[in-house]
Amino acid sequence: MRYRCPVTSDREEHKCDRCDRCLSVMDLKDKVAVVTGAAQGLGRSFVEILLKNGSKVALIDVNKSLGDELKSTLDQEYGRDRTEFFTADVTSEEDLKGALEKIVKTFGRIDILCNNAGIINEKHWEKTIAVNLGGVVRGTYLALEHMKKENGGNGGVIINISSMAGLGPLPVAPIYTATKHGVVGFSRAMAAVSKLADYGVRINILCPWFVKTSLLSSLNSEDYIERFLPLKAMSETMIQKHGCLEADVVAKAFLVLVKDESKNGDALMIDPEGAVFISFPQKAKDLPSTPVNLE
Ligand SMILES: NC(=O)C1=CN([C@@H]2O[C@H](COP(=O)(O)OP(=O)(O)OC[C@H]3O[C@@H](n4cnc5c(N)ncnc54)[C@H](O)[C@@H]3O)[C@@H](O)[C@H]2O)C=CC1
Ligand SMILES: CC/C=C\CC(=O)/C=C/C=C\C=C\C=C\[C@@H](O)[C@@H](O)C/C=C\CCC(=O)O
Repeated sequence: MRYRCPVTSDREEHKCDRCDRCLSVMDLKDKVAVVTGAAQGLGRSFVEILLKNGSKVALIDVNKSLGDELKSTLDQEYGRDRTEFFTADVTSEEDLKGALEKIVKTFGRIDILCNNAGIINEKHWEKTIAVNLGGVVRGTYLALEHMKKENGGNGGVIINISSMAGLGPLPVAPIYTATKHGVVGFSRAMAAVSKLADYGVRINILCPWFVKTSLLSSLNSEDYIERFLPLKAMSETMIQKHGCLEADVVAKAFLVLVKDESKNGDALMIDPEGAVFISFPQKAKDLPSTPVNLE
């Protein structure tokens, strides 16, 4: 049954600020958000939906020219004071620490972080681990120092971008799959830490199906997929069969994870059929299982 507000009888999202739903929705107006890998693709869509909802957004990307170009486009639409672009590589502690410090100096605080930067490179697999998993760990640890209540921060929310390949294997990219499973495990554990230590920061995970961005072109190149290139037809069949998401649709799912204050340690999966929260059992022992006789 669809939700109906007991105060206003509204069926859609609204702002009575009196019903349970409004009281547990984060108001994004004047919040300060940080997005990594923000210059294009999904990162850009996350930046735009945050701006449309009233936040100020700090864009981080290793690609300076694309970042500068996006910053001037956004200046025209939203005004110069709503965004700032910082060049940084998420694999560099010095870069990312420096960028976050500059962001706090510029905007005064951090309320929202989206660890989005990611690559596919099965040939240089150490780099894939460093960006996709190392970058998420680094971003989370560094941002928590500014966000957690015990350090004088205001709390907030961190969204780590995984993939449906973080929930089940994508054979064309085993290392990519491993990093995305790592993002899910790390984020769930850190969400539990945050709750136990009362950081005031929610940590959630977004797991999209294939999305139309430049990342997808890596699938066609031996430079990136290397020994798994013969398996690329499998991914192409998956895309032909189910379709490919648009980035702005994924951004709507991202927004749910940002705003819903009841979500912490939750993973939202989105594919062409829609978005669903994944149910993980509380304990590993509650996973579906088959007994094995060791005698
Ligand atoms: N496109 C897809 O089908 C899906 C993508 N994802 C994930 O979404 C995230 C974004 O991917 P897309 O937008 O598709 O990719 P994209 O290639 O369009 O954009 C990625 C951005 O990240 C930046 N970046 C890469 N390495 C970086 C680094 N070391 N430091 C800072 N910035 C860096 C790039 O310069 C680029 O601007 C990734 O984590 C990806 O794994 C998840 C599921 C599906
Ligand atoms: C190489 C990566 C390209 C793009 C980035 C990305 O993260 C894309 C992920 C897209 C989908 C991943 C789906 C993974 C699903 C697993 O659960 C598989 O085990 C499912 C297996 C077969 C599905 C066959 C079908 O549905 O047709």
